[in-house]
Amino acid sequence: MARGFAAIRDNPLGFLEDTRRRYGALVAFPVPRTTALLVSDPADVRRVLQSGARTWTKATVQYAALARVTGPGLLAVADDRWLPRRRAAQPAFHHARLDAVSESIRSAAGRVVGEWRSLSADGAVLDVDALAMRVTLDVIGRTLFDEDLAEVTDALVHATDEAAELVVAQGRQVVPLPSWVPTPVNRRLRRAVRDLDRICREVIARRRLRGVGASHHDLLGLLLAAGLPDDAVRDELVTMVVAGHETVASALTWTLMLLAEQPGHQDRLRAEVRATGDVPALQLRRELPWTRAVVDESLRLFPPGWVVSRRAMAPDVLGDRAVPAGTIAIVSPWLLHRDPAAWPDPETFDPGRFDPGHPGSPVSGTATTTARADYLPFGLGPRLCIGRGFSLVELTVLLAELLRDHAVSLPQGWRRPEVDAFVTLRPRGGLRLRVTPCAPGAADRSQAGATGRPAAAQAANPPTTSVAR
Ligand code: HEM
Repeated sequence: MARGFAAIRDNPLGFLEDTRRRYGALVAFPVPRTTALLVSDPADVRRVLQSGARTWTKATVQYAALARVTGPGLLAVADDRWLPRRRAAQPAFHHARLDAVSESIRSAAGRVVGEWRSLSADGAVLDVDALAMRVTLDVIGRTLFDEDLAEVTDALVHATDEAAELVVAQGRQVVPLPSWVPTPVNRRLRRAVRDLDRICREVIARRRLRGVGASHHDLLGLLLAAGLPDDAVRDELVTMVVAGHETVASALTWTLMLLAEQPGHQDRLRAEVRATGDVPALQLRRELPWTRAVVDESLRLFPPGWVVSRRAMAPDVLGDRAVPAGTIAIVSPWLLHRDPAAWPDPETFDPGRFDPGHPGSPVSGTATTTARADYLPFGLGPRLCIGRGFSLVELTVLLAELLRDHAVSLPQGWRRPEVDAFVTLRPRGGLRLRVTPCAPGAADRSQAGATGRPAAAQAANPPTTSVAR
């Protein structure tokens, strides 16, 4: 058993893959006193996350640990406080707001591109993971708390990221000790949560002082205007940072790596972006279908939320197996997204799978990417990520802005970094790519895209039958 715990701690993705391969789509983990199932059959996944969502709740160790940082915020809450909180936060993520959000995203990307303008023609090798963390921090600060709070965003996000990592570190201890035991991790966690409380109290007090006026359409303003008490507003602010910062940064980092590994796909993206101006948020899939497909495919290979869990509050049936109340279900998007039964040649980065014209594409016909139980980067069912639309816009616009006039390529001696599965999926030791200026027109002239046709020709004739955002 101790060896089993060590394997989970040291290489959780490898452990999940090995378990799935050896024992099949519904496997019981040897956990004392609890039935814990690894659920990998799409029909069972749908039961747990969607049709049986009233039975399968978030009353799990994973979310209880998270709640030490976020309180009963939207992500961790496991009881009937969830629905009113979801309703209070929803307006901040409304489609109509996404255009304003795109502007903030363009400004954040513009700052990075501004720095890149001083690069020589050979470019430079940069840690794009650090860059992704920085640019997504900028975005979250601008969109959740408005610019007047920019200077506290840094402190808030730092304390939140630290607290979330400590929670995961604690969960990985072979013999977890209760939170009151003064281990170094518990002490650091308590300090990080105290910092969070203080920063949030200050932020909320400052905003109240200035008046919860109609001019503030950021999340903070909307939560205060919805009449939520300060404690609940604090929980949601921290939740949005936990859920919305590192996730997007992780996705951006891996996407840049995949595009550096596949220059043809990158050139096609650049040609598509250059053939359009600033695209309104709601038109992104139609106007930039390849760029959106790149995002979808990257989220398939590297889903930042690589595992989710639920607990059965009543007996249920999964497959042909009766499961007792109290059963824990572990669902791993990482596993589902790499299942060869659903995804032929699953390890290959092929955005064409998400081309709306591609047969069997998850975005063809009337299907959307939220309809499949074997593709769930944002979850499934009522607890689907509230930031899904926001993130897809953010990733698409960031890629478009960053790669319009710059290329990423593999530095000499390149080896893919190990994937650390922690809060999200992160490259161990960072991810260093060469960033090079790329004169407008160069890619269009010299490069062939993924299908072998010149990139500009592909961009000029994009697939047009898209339905999903
Ligand atoms: C690429 C980026 C993102 C990924 C991959 C992602 C992934 C997920 C997943 C898998 C869930 C479901 C968890 C479960 O069912 O147990 C979730 C829920 C959630 N996400 Fe995201 N997320 C992303 C970005 C964001 C952003 C930008 C925000 C907000 C600013 C956000 C806020 C939330 C919240 C509040 C929930 C809980 C929703 C509820 O239960 O009602 N996420 N996310």
